[in-house]
Amino acid sequence: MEFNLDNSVNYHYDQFPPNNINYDFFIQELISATDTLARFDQMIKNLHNSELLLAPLRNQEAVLSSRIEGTISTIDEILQYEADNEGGLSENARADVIETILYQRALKNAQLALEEGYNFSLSFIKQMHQQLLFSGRGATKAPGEFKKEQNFLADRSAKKIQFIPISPEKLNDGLSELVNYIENDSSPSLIKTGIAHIEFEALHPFQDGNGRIGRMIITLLLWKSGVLSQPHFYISGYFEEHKEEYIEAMRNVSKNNDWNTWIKFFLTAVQKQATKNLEIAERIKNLYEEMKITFTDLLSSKWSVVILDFIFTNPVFRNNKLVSTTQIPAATATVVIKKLIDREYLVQKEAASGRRPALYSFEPLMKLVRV
Ligand SMILES: Nc1ncnc2c1ncn2[C@@H]1O[C@H](COP(=O)(O)OP(=O)(O)OP(=O)(O)O)[C@@H](O)[C@H]1O
Repeated sequence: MEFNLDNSVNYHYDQFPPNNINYDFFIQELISATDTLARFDQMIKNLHNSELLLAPLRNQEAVLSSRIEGTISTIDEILQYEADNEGGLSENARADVIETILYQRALKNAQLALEEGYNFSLSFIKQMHQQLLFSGRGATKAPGEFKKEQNFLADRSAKKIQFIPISPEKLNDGLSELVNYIENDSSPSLIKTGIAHIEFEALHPFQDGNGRIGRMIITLLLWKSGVLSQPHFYISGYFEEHKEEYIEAMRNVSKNNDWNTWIKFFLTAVQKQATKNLEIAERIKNLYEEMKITFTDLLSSKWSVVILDFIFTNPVFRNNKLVSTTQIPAATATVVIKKLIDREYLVQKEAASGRRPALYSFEPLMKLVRV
């Protein structure tokens, strides 16, 4: 296929790290982003069972970050897949669902590894990439390996090349510069993280998966630099909603050496998305407190909080998993599910068929997390 190079932009050779940063241009955004992120982080810190909140946010991130690249799946599909596969991989699911599941798992594994003390390095990034492209469409695109051939960002339908990342011959030097910048530059961490994201994207070190890995790195860098006390914060919702502005701001870095507009856009994204993350986390927390009282009254069972925690962690589930995970008697599970369906807290998504148990969805939580 012939591609047109007329409007293409080249990697900004010899312009990294930038030397024209103008703090006056985005100081207000820097203050707001710093403040909002700190409030979000404080809230996560105060939770006794943070995975209850973090799992839905991580699933949203996987869906939205993959959606930026045209991979379409829903939270319902992702949770149903998890309900049916328990950490395994199924050949039968849609390719887009598998790709999103791999994103969610690669991100979770990276977060756990860093929390356990692994070093954030280029080989760590390669391992994340290996997991992201472990199976399905990505498996043929050199998982875990840096590019050996020149790659391009193109509008395939218009047959136009839009951006030509750094050449494979210069990639090692470019990555060393980036690592050196991350480790030694003294700019505020939020600014550094924004600059590191665009630089990673402009290098486009892998054949495929660069957008997704680059967005995972944002969270990990904010955590590594101490801005976040846990590696959990998700930005892709804003990028997805403002996709044209996101791409245009990146393009202008290489085209016009305009780092300041990119930084302003990035800081606005952090501030807006931290506000949203905070709102969702607060709504989930309030729902949990409300349901604790409701479940205790409605179920009149010593198991009510165990059941509640199971349902919050697995808002789409088959009833055999409720029994096996919580160890409640099967007869109790049947009564509980009937009561929750009668009150419309649970919706049956699939009836039992043959040896396959029924599938349920906990709608009050699903309504909060669907994107
Ligand atoms: N002009 C640009 N300069 C730098 N990065 C860009 C530019 N335009 C787009 N990007 C980044 O490249 C990503 C898309 O890259 P590409 O279409 O090659 O996908 P990929 O490498 O297959 O990775 P993924 O599928 O995860 O995005 C965008 O999400 C954005 O982060």
